[in-house]
Amino acid sequence: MTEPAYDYDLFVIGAGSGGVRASRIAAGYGARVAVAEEYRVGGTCVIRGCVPKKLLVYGSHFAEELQDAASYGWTVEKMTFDWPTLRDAVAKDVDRLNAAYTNTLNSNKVEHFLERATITGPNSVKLASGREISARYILVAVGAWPVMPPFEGAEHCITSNEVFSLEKLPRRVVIAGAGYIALEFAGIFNALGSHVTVVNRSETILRGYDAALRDRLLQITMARGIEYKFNCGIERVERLEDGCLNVHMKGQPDPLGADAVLVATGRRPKTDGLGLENAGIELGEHGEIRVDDTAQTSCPSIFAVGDVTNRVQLTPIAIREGHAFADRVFGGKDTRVAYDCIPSAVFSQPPLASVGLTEAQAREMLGSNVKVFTSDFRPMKNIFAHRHERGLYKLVVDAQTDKVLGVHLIGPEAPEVLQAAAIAVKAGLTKADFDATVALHPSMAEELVLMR
Ligand SMILES: Cc1cc2nc3c(=O)[nH]c(=O)nc-3n(C[C@H](O)[C@H](O)[C@H](O)COP(=O)(O)OP(=O)(O)OC[C@H]3O[C@@H](n4cnc5c(N)ncnc54)[C@H](O)[C@@H]3O)c2cc1C
Ligand SMILES: NC(=O)c1ccc[n+]([C@@H]2O[C@H](COP(=O)([O-])OP(=O)(O)OC[C@H]3O[C@@H](n4cnc5c(N)ncnc54)[C@H](O)[C@@H]3O)[C@@H](O)[C@H]2O)c1
Repeated sequence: MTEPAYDYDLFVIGAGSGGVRASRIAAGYGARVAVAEEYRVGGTCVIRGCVPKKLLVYGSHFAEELQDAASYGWTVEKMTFDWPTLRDAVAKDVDRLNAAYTNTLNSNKVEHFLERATITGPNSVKLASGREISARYILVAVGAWPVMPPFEGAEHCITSNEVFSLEKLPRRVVIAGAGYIALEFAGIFNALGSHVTVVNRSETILRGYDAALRDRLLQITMARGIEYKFNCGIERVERLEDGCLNVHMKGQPDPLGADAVLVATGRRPKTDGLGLENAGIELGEHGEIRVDDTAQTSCPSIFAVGDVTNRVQLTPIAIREGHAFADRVFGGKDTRVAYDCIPSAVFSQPPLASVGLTEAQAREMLGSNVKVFTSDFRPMKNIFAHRHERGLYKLVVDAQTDKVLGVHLIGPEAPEVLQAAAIAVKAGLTKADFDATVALHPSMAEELVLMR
């Protein structure tokens, strides 16, 4: 397979979700593979994304569990929370996973260089140490990076990169943005006892999710004490002598006092300074690498997967794209990634989860040929704990074919319930199939088969 002129069959830039999967699968097909990683093997998801975030969600969720425990007969005395304990335990688990991912590379005979790589030509890269390497194919899997809008005092703010290593739990947190990261961390900090203000430039939270779920999340989180400032942007952040921050917002006379300002206004493909011009690689308007449906860039020997292509910024998609690339280029299989019916979840508190078309999307496509079924219910565990929060489940159905086009859930454990429902939507099952399925009682998931 190897043309002797090249040092490797495949050189991967970025050992994150997409890069590690592609390296491992390509090596399994007998390719000689090397990967460069400028920070830590594992990438965003493992090091400063999905995994540490989910552990913080678990950690903060005890506040609710402990509060509700009294209704179930438990007496919890002197309930206190220690941020450094949780922070350091999460960091330790990240170290464990970092080692596990490094082992995966080693055991699959993927050579790795812990340094930055840049592209110098269609078949060559240069490492930060100055070493030049040639490869028959190059895979760019460098991910994305938080966007920091250019306001005065931005240097006093943090992004999701820094939020996991805060020295102290901030008493007051201002969060800019109202997307995934903003609402997940709003939930975490609120549950841990911080006062949270979400500042968003529009009135829309979680664009792309079903409107009924978004409204429910707003209602519940406001009742839990999260404040929202809509149609409002940060103009300037100043650090006061006592270390506190003043957040000045456009059109608001008084600044907000804060101990931390988390900016979560999207992530941009990490293509700056990567040397893409040396191989004639075309970029899109957001700095993303343009690829075709085989992940090939405008340079035939260079491919790109994951967040750097800015298609769907989710770990399972980066993994699938990396796997499909290796299957096609080294395994002789024409594997393609299907982008329909991608399930997703926001680990807010409560979480929401969704697959397929929202009601608005379905109505835009099918006009009046859409049926919507909802279950607006109070989970049994909430009733017992005198917690007034309600769950909301919604099925969007094609009225002509009876196919379930979308499932949208908010409530405890919604992501766990949604994954199984996503199989049904992907398989094209009908509302009649849902109705014909016997309920699993007592559960929240049974609502899915009881909506009439
Ligand atoms: C806070 C947060 C929470 C998230 N939660 C979820 C979630 O719950 N579920 C979900 O599905 N997704 C989640 N995501 C998104 C998910 O992490 C990404 O979609 C996924 O990691 C993308 O994988 P990737 O391989 O494209 O890039 P990454 O995993 O980002 O890997 C890219 C790697 O390339 C390295 N690199 C960059 N440039 C170079 C270079 N020039 N040389 C060498 N190395 C380089 C980087 O250091 C990085 O390790 C979250 C993201 C964030 C930020
Ligand atoms: N649970 C998950 O699967 C999960 C969790 C976290 C992140 N992610 C992925 O990471 C990506 C990045 O997350 P994110 O929350 O940073 O982005 P996002 O796209 O979800 O949200 C960005 C938010 O910032 C606002 N915004 C954008 N530019 C702004 C500006 N200049 N000023 C003020 N507000 C601005 C937007 O209106 C939006 O509310 C997500 O799109 C998602 O794909 C996934």
